[in-house]
Amino acid sequence: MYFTAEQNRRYGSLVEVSPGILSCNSTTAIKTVFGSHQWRKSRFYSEFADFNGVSSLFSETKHERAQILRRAFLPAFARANLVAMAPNIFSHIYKFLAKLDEFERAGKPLEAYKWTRYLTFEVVTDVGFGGEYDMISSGELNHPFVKDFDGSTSWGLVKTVFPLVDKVPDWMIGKTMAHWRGAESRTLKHAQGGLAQWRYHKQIGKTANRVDILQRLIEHGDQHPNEKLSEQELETEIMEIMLAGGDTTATTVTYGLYELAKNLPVQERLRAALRAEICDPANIKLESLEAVPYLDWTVKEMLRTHPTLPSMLERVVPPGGAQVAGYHVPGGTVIGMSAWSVNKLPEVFPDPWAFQPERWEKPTPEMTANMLTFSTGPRACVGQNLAIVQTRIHIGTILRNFTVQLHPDTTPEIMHTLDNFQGKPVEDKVFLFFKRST
Ligand code: HEM
Repeated sequence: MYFTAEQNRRYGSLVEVSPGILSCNSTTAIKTVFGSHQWRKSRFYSEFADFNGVSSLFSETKHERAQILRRAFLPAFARANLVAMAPNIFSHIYKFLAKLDEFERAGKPLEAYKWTRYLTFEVVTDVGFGGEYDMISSGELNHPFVKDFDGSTSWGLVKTVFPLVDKVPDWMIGKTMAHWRGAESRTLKHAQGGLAQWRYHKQIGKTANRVDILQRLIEHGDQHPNEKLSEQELETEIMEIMLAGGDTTATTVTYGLYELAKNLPVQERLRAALRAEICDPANIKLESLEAVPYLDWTVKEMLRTHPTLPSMLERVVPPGGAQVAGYHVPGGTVIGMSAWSVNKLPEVFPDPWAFQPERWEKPTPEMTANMLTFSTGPRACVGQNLAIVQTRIHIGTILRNFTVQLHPDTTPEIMHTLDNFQGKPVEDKVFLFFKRST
C-alpha cells in the first residue's frame, strides 16, 4: 500500500503499478469501481482465498453466486441477531479484563496485539460457528490455532504470486512453504470440527437457541432449498469467517488502543463520556455503549486511520471499457483502490494523519461516501455491522474499566503497518500498560 500510495502521489490519481493493474485514488472513481456488480473482483481473490478449489463469498468472482451467498449471510448480521450475539461478546471481553488485572498485578505491560488476537479469535469462532476455544484464560501464548491460521494466510498470498504452486510437491517448495500449505489443511480441519459440532448439537436438540453465523446460514438453506450450501461450501464459509473476522478486528482494536494511549485528551474525554452513561462497569450492556456518541466517533476514527485491509481492493473493468478519473480504461484492466490512501485524502479528511474523533460529530457527505475501510457497493464487507458492534464493545468496556498507557518501546516504528493484504503492526510486540480505573 505504501508503494501504490506513493505512485499515486507522484504521478497522479490513476497509475499502472504492474502490467495490466492500475492504482487509483480519485474519489470520483469510487462509485464507478465499486458501485456496480459488473465490475467483478479480480482473480487475486480466488487465488488468495479459495480453499480446496471451493470459493467463499469473499473469494467468489461471479456476481450471481456472490448474491446468493450474501443473501444467506444477511440474517446473521441483522440488528436483532447482533443484539442476541452481544452477551457472547461481553463474556469474552470480561475474561480479557481479568487478564488485564493479572498483568497489572504483576506490574507488566500487555502484549496487546497477541492478546487482542486471542480475544477476537475467541469471539469470531464463538459467534461464527459456536466454537468453544479458550485462548484467553488458558494463556497459551502460541496457540496452534493462531499459528496455523498465520501459515494458512501466508499460503494464500503465495498462491496469488504463483497460482500453480498447489501442484508442486512439498520437497520442491521447501520446509517453510510446506508448513504453510499444511497449516491451510489444518485450519480446514478446525472448520470441519465446527461443522461436526453443529451436527452433534442438532442431534441432541441444542441448536434451537444458537445465534451464530453458521446457524443462520444453515437455516437460510432450510428455508430456501435452491440456495442451500453443500457441506464443503459450509466448511469454506467457516474458514472465511475466521479469515475475514478475526485479525481484522484484532488489528483495529490494537491500533485503537495505541491511539488512545498516544492521545490522552481523547482517552480522557472518552472515559468521561462512558462514566456519565455507565454506572456499573462490571455489567455493561450494548445499549449503554451505543448511547455514547463519543465512542461511536472514536471507533469510526480508529477504522479510518488504520484500515485493516489497506491493500488495493481490485476490480476488473467490464468489457467495453470505462471512464475512470478522467481516462478511458479498456475492458479487462484491473483497477485497485486502497482504503489506506483514500481514507487519508486531505481534501476529504483535513489533517488526515491526526487522530480526531471529533471530526465525526458532523461528518460531511464526502467523508461518509469516501471512507473505504469496509469497501462499498455490492461487495462491501458483509460483516461490517458485527465488526462495529464488536469494536464498540471491546473499546468501550476496556476504557470504562482501565486506563491505557504507552510502553516506551511502543514507538511509531513498531506500529508501522505491514501489508500482507490484511494489515498488522510490523512488530508483533506492541506493549501497553493497563491500570484499573473505576
Ligand atoms: C474491522 C473489521 C473488518 C474490516 C476492516 C473488514 C473489511 C472488509 C473489506 C474492505 C471487505 C471488501 C473487500 C473487497 O472489496 O475486496 C470485506 C469483505 C468481507 N468481509 Fe469484512 N471486514 C471486517 C470484519 C469482518 C467480519 C467480522 C466478518 C464476518 C465475520 C467479515 C466478513 C467479510 C466477508 C464475508 C466479506 C466478503 C463480502 C463479499 O465479497 O461480498 N468481515 N471486509
